[in-house]
Amino acid sequence: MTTAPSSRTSGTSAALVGALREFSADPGAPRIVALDFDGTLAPFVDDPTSAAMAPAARAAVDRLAAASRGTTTHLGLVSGRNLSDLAGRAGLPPGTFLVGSHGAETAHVTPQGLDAEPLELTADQERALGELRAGLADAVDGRDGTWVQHKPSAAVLHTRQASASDARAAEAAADEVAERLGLHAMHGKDVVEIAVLRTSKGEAIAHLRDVVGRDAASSGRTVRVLYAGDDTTDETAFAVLHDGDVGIKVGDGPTSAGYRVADADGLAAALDLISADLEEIEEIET
Ligand SMILES: O=P(O)(O)OC[C@H]1O[C@H](O[C@H]2O[C@H](CO)[C@@H](O)[C@H](O)[C@H]2O)[C@H](O)[C@@H](O)[C@@H]1O
Repeated sequence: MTTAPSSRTSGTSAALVGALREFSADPGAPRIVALDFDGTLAPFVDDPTSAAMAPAARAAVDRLAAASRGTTTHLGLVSGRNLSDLAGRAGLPPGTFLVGSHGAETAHVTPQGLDAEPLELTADQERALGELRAGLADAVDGRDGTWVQHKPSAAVLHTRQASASDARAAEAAADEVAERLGLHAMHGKDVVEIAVLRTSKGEAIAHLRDVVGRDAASSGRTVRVLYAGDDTTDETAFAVLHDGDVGIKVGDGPTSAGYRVADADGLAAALDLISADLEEIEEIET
């Protein structure tokens, strides 16, 4: 167990340091460190195709991926981004779990590439997706700075670059489209995401816990989960955490997470504590 935190831990509360130490205390315990991407590891930018992890977050995630290799700790990214986008942007090694489209797409990174569960829409869902795209195209028509992002099972209204009044009007129009089609609208930071499949990050975390739990069944130990996220859609993941798990809200805003860090740098410091513990265990064992 690491006893001398580096200067990078200075923004990490004593309570969070304690929770992280407890989280990584048992060397053989199955664990998942599941992280949201945008707003958590990657600062927000106007163009989602330009988003990248903050340098400290990139270094911390790479260190954690290396420290987890061959251990009972599993790294996962859980994002609203579609799977192929997330996989390319994250660039993480074999062993990493990837969850895209808020849980509609899941994959495991293997040495041969992505082992993904195919996303298949029914004819009704395909039809709904077409109507959704048309409806959102109307919602952004004539509203500067608003635009629509297409995903395999969803469409997303973006308003980051719009005036407050255009953003409000486009969001209201998007909500009407969702209601007309009987779909659920998820309101995130300057986005309204409407999917033709009902999924959530909470369901995705429960699924990951089951997958890792099946592999660890013989150890008789409970799977512990650390989840970090910044947005309202991450609250569904915090809601499925149990005693012994760690929920970290990144940034401001109401949350049910037990802990909070200011930004991606703060999260990087927290992840470094876990990596340091895993590295120390490896040193003791070799
Ligand atoms: O679950 P996440 O990994 O947080 O993804 C949620 C959405 O992230 C992206 O949008 C957000 O980031 C953009 C780039 O910084 C920003 O322009 C936008 O305002 C943010 O809401 C992504 O484009 C969406 O598809 C994701 O659902």
